[in-house]
Amino acid sequence: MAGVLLWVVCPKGNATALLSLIPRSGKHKRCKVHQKVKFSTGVSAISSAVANPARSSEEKVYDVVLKQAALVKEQRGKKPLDLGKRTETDGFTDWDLLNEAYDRCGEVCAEYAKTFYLGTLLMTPERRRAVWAIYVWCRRTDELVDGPNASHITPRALDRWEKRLDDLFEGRPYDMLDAALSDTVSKYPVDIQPFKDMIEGMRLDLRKSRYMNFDELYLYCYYVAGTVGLMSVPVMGIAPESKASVESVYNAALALGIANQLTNILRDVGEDARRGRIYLPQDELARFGLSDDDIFRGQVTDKWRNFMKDQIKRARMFFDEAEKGVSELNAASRWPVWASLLLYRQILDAIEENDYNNFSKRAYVGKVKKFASLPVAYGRALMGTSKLF
Ligand SMILES: CC(C)=CCC/C(C)=C/CC/C(C)=C/CC/C(C)=C/[C@@H]1[C@@H](COP(=O)(O)OP(=O)(O)O)[C@]1(C)CC/C=C(\C)CC/C=C(\C)CCC=C(C)C
Ligand SMILES: [Mn+2]
Repeated sequence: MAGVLLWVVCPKGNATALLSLIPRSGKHKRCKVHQKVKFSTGVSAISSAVANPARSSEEKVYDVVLKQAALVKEQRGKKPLDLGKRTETDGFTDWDLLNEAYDRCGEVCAEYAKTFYLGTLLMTPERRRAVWAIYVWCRRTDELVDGPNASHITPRALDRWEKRLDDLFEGRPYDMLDAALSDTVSKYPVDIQPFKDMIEGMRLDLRKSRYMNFDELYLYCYYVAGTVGLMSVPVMGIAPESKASVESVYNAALALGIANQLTNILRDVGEDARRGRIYLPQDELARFGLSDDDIFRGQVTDKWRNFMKDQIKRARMFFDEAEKGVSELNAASRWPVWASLLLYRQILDAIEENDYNNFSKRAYVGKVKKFASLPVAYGRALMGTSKLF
């Protein structure tokens, strides 16, 4: 696949950097359905994880959900957001550059995620470009450990990327694409924690290639994909007529990220194994009489089929959990979410159709099925908010 090469110009014009965004050739993988545990604290998952390592990953992650939900509720009490209107004090050039920065984000998004990009076109222009800005930051973060320069990426480089993140949240973007996100986070109630946690997921990928149990894998999936759900909902918005609690919507968003990542992991078992990586719970493999060697050998046996059936069932439970939340989103934001949910979930069907050979056969959703899902997604998006959940 052709790569995208972008000149990234610093908004102040004093720095240029060449950003190479090349479609990932190798993959790195990034997650028991939320037990709907409710906790009273709103402290950061990370600090509490260190303070109390005995807590489960789901408990730690739920703290981040509560924190993000609290931020959204706080925002609801304020006057409506001024979404992207030009103010008297804006300099013309800055305004133009910002529009250009968002347009670039749209181009990157169109290049990397066509279906998703088309879906965003149904959103309001302000929300659309904000989702693009988030998408681009996630893509760039992923590229650090999954892209062409991945072998040069060190924990220090990730620390520098995190410093850039802090700066852009404080209104000091480093380049044009950062400037778009900086503008987005100044307008929507987006918390920095999920962004920092995604970087933490990339750190994990540098030092860890085995997951002892599902609790460890869940945390990884949260870091690299659940975070995306938490970042996106403040921008996509919850329907004003929704009766669901903000926390339940964020929980569903988190579930979709986890479901997507689990699916991604199950699709790419062989590819990951060739890179020495096994993103599967070691204790569950052992329970099915399997070991790392079986993965490296890549033989589809009955043991493997049974193991896979169990993993697929769990991923589907996360998709089911996510479904409950989609109808609670703003009407214009539902379609791309339904589309991505339906398309990604079909990868699980494709693994079954391949008789669980995910060692040497890539499960993919064919064009016909893909296009058939789009009107289905649209139909679901038209349905109103569901009952309370
Ligand atoms: C509408 C919609 C889907 C919005 C999300 C837009 C967005 C900001 C996407 C960023 C995705 C991204 C680049 C993440 C970086 C890490 C990564 C690559 C994760 C994997 C995605 C799949 O990508 P791919 O197949 O290309 O993977 P490889 O790089 O090839 O390995 C992930 C599997 C996770 C992506 C996670 C989501 C899209 C979460 C979606 C959840 C929501 C949008 C919340 C919806 C709300 C409710 C209430 C359900
Ligand atoms: Mn990747």
